[in-house]
Amino acid sequence: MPIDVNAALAAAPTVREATWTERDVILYHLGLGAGVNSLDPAELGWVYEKNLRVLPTFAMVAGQGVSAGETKPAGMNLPGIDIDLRRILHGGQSLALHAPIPAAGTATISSRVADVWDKGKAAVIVLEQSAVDDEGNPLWTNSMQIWARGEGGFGGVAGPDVSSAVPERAADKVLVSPTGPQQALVYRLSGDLNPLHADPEFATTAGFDRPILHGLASYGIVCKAVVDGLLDGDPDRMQSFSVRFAGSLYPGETLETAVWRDGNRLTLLATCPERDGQPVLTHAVMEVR
Ligand SMILES: CCCCCCC[C@@H](O)CC(=O)SCCNC(=O)CCNC(=O)[C@H](O)C(C)(C)COP(=O)(O)OP(=O)(O)OC[C@H]1O[C@@H](n2cnc3c(N)ncnc32)[C@H](O)[C@@H]1OP(=O)(O)O
Repeated sequence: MPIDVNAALAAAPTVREATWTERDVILYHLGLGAGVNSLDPAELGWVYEKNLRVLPTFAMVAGQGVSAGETKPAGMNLPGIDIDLRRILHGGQSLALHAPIPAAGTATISSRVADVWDKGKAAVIVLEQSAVDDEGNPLWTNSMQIWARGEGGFGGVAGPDVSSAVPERAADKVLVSPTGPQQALVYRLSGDLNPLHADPEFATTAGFDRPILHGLASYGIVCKAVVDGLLDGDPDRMQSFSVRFAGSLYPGETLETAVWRDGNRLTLLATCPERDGQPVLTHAVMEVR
């Protein structure tokens, strides 16, 4: 059986040591499209060692980049889980920051399957991770929701019913983030070498017209747009960010993010204007300070 729910839930956490340098951070930001306006000093702060800032969403790739030695696609190598990469999509993501991420550093990251939801036509595997620094101080915690097509129907719970509602009033701000046709090819060097994002033949067999952008690239692009556009360029003002990946984005398309502000809570909706405003990120909430 591709998912043995009991084995997945009973397994001990897997632990890995993550090390990253300023180059990993810069490459990650370039993969999100940073630096296009390289004469703008604020933009340079994402892509140049001097006064380098670190987007909090870097947490999702810390220690995984090609410079860390990754040469093969990350598979679903989780205890009790054996699924072909063609059947999985990134379904949702949340991240909470407990301390600023340094431009170079190390962390110990523990991962475990916290839940498996049964959506009938699919299973959603909930993978929780937590990172601590060398003194054991918490750095971040995150939860990935992995959509596994054809793996549902095992009689499990459906998971929480989460509202995707956005306020009825007009958005307080709309942020526009164009992507380039090469975007996924750069982003993948930060560690997710899934061929779905590079190989046209693989993408076709997975049911897409062509390679799609990584969900975590859209996640980082929207995070950067909010930090640049609403948080004075200060990444440490983001406390948490959760989204559902509701639709795929093709490299070269635009992310248009509507933002509603309610105190320190931002509600976001990212859509693709080239495809009649089709949703890309829904259920999106960012807590800021
Ligand atoms: C360890 C390493 C792991 C690495 C993993 C990641 C590797 C990456 O390289 C992969 C990627 O980056 S893929 C790119 C990003 N993701 C995507 O493009 C997916 C976009 N989303 C979709 O296509 C659909 O929403 C889709 C297909 C997800 C769902 O659409 P539908 O089939 O139409 O389902 P729908 O009718 O909308 O919903 C059915 C029930 O499921 C619930 N649901 C939907 N999305 C969910 C999600 N993300 N999380 C939890 N629940 C979700 C719905 O609420 C509904 O539930 P219920 O029946 O209980 O009401």
